[in-house]
Amino acid sequence: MTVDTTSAAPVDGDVRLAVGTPGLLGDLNAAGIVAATDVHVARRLGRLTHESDERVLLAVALAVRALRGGSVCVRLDDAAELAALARPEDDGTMSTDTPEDAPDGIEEGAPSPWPEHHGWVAAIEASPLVAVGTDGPADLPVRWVGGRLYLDRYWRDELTVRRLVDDRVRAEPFDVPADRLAGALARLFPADGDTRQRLAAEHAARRRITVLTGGPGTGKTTTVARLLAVVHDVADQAAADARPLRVALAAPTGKAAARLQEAVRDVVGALDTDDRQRVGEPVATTVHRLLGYRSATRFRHDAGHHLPHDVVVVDETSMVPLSLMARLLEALRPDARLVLVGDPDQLASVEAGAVLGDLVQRPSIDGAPAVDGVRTVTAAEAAGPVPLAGEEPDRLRNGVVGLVTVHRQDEDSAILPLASAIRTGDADAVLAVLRAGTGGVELVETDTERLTEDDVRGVHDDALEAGRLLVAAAAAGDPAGALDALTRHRVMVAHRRGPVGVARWAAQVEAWVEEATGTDRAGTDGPWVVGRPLLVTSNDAEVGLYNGDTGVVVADGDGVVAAFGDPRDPVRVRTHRLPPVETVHAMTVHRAQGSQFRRVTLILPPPSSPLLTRELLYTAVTRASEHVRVLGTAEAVRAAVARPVRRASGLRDPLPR
Ligand SMILES: Nc1ncnc2c1ncn2[C@@H]1O[C@H](COP(=O)(O)OP(=O)(O)OP(=O)(O)O)[C@@H](O)[C@H]1O
Repeated sequence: MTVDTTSAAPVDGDVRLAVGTPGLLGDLNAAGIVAATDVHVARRLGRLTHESDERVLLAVALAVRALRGGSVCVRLDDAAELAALARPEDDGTMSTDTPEDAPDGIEEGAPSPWPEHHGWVAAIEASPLVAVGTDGPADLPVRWVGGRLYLDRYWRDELTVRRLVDDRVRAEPFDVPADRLAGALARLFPADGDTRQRLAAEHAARRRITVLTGGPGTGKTTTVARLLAVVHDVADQAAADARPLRVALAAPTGKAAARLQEAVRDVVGALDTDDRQRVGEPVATTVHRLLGYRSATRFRHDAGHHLPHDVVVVDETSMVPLSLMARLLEALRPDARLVLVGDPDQLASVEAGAVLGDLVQRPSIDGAPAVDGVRTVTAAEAAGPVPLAGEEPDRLRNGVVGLVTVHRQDEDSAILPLASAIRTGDADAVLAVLRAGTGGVELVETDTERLTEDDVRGVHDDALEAGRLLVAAAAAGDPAGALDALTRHRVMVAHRRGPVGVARWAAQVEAWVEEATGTDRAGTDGPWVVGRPLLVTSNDAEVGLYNGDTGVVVADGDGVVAAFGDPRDPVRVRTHRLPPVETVHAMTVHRAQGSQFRRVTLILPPPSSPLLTRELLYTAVTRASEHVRVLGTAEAVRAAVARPVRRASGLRDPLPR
């Protein structure tokens, strides 16, 4: 085995070293390929089950490592995945400034560090640590199915999601009055509108799961609001006790829930009186709050205590990890309608899983009723301006409807063309749109990651303008104005730490704003300086604030109060009641998911950063409603576009027999 242990690899005394670990695991730990924690978990499980085969323990350590990268399992039958695993992991620190310093654990062309494949698989299959196949014993810590190795908890969550989604797909369609449905669809989705939007509404009215996907501006929220009117119309009529439908709207973060509620209410407010009254004023909440959060793994609503709702709509589903999706599906009444909405091209959840992307990619599920079992679009409509094509009919059987027509009326904006070029992986087109510098898109092209004063002038000016407005509104005791100012400009980065990380950029923007406004957090004003932008970093159900919520400290009489939520209806919280918060002058793109800002500056890391992916660039760019500035090298832009995220999971494939 040839392993380069010189670069990102741990050195003696480093906590990343599993001290005293000999052999294969020790070598790969020293090379930075598996972390000390991975080795410790593998060894502990080995001791519990009397397994000492290094090859099995290595596979377990890789399954633990895979979770950190967002994979649900590790695929040992996939050469590309094994090649990727042979590189040392980046933990988000990105301690290197230049691509030349970037880690590469295995020398180019060196032999594989992995055990011989057949022997490796045989050792795993014979191991007392491993349950083999879908029928293997239920009480072992690790599961081997179809070339994939899972920690048991993730295997069970994946199986739960698969089973409950399949049950919903296969269930008999609801028996809704056909005339009523046709009337509602014609009224809310007129014939010259969008075929797929109508299809999604019809599907949601008749089936127990609908997966509604699309990029920005394709009308997902509009469709949700209007499909609620359709479902209310047909289901209230069909209900024997004529009880109004109970509808829940939810999103993974408080911010996304607030946006969903606002957008749905705007669309509903413009409907006819009858439809408006049927839908009422829906309230959106976080998925955690909907389920009744008790601890990371326990919720008030579960398989034994279902949610009361007839319809549950989840927005920004790309951010929902596998485990939360499993808990949500368990908590739903089997006869409820579930509508999952999102953009599978965005970054997936921080925790393991890429459920939305997996559901979209799954082949047709056995036993799913044929699409023409549902009264879908007429043949003429299907052949209309944008006919259903390719894999769409098959996906529709699984409940997936993808919106493709961009309806947002902003022809001068280059943001959506840029997003579309990123999504299709066309790096030349991405650079051409960025370099054209028109339509609210700008590239500050640098030669290296070391930025000059000229390079940062634009971000400095934007940050200052937003900061001044923020501080002025906060000082005037105007929570609405301050929350609105918070959405004017945001610096986004890929990494949490290091020279291109959040901490450094947050401090930089804070220093600019303090200098310009005379505020001083480090000085006499204490932590609750007026105008300080806040990011909540843990859930607090009692106060009603959740991880990812953003707010601002505003003047309130002689004291201060923290304001959160919708600028039109701010929530005020006394500072002593706040859960842990950070100052949020800059954030990771992951954190920014589910939010929109008028202006966005994305600071790119070096091209070698493993966090620099197509989804990261796409997500950052689509957070901007008016202007996006990308700051970095052309090479980094190309690297991002060329690197779609691969997250291992079994959900995309049929269950092996
Ligand atoms: N069928 C349609 N015909 C005409 N305009 C439409 C249609 N559907 C949506 N729109 C308009 O397109 C714009 C974008 O719609 P909407 O906000 O619902 O999209 P979205 O997919 O939810 O976007 P985002 O994810 O960026 O929030 C809105 O102005 C909406 O009124």
